[in-house]
Amino acid sequence: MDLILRGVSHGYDRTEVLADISIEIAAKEIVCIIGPSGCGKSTLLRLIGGLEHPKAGEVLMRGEPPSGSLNPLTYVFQDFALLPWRSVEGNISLALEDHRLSAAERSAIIDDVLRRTKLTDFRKALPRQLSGGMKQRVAIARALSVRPAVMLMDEPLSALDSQTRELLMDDLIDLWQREAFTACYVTHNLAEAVRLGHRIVVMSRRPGRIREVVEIDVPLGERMRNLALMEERQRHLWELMREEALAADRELADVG
Ligand SMILES: Nc1ncnc2c1ncn2[C@@H]1O[C@H](COP(=O)(O)OP(=O)(O)OP(=O)(O)O)[C@@H](O)[C@H]1O
Repeated sequence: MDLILRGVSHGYDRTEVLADISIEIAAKEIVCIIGPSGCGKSTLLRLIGGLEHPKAGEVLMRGEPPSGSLNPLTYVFQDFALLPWRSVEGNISLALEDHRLSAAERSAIIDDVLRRTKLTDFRKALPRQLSGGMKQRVAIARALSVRPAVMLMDEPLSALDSQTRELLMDDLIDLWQREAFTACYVTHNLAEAVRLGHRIVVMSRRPGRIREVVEIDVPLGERMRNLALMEERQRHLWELMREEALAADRELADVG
């Protein structure tokens, strides 16, 4: 299933937040969204997920969701959003409880996502027993359990230290290579965008418009062997971002 945004604009009261966003996210593609603080990245994810409706334009889905999909759009948040009193298995099962599944079906889904996220041995653990990186793997397992057409990932690695972030990026690439998923991935981190994005949408400061879409035509698994090229792409992204970030910063300082 492809996701299509056509002329999406949005705002709150008199604040224009997003202006005329048009983009298509193809099945099995990871599209990263980068842009200065406050340019509307999280708002864009909420509009895609249907939590809010755009003031103008439309969000469309083309084609069928993956077979067995229980929920075409699902979120992964920065703060993991796990219930502390539920085990790893219990947190994953939460996403499945609203669906008509037999106990055997539910258990098979949980087995599968635990295996894919290398969490099988932690099935009974509580969130407080897990590291930040493992908590986020649980959140990713929970998102995968509904076989989403598109995962909406809002800075999923931002709360983690840099080593854990590196390891989780490897995990996400491994996960994608074994069974490709589709994601719209918001990040502030340009290194993350060039490691994980097939395409990177660079947004302007508020009202967020698409400034440029940068394609990275190196397979995800080969990027660490092409460090010079990745650095060059990252530099290009930074050049695009720098001016916008400086202007956004000045605007925030004026408000403060
Ligand atoms: N529910 C709301 N009501 C009013 N204003 C809002 C609401 N949600 C977001 N905004 C405003 O919309 C703008 C965009 O917010 P959003 O969180 O989407 O930006 P962002 O690019 O994700 O920011 P950041 O990078 O800092 O996380 C901000 O100015 C924010 O204050």
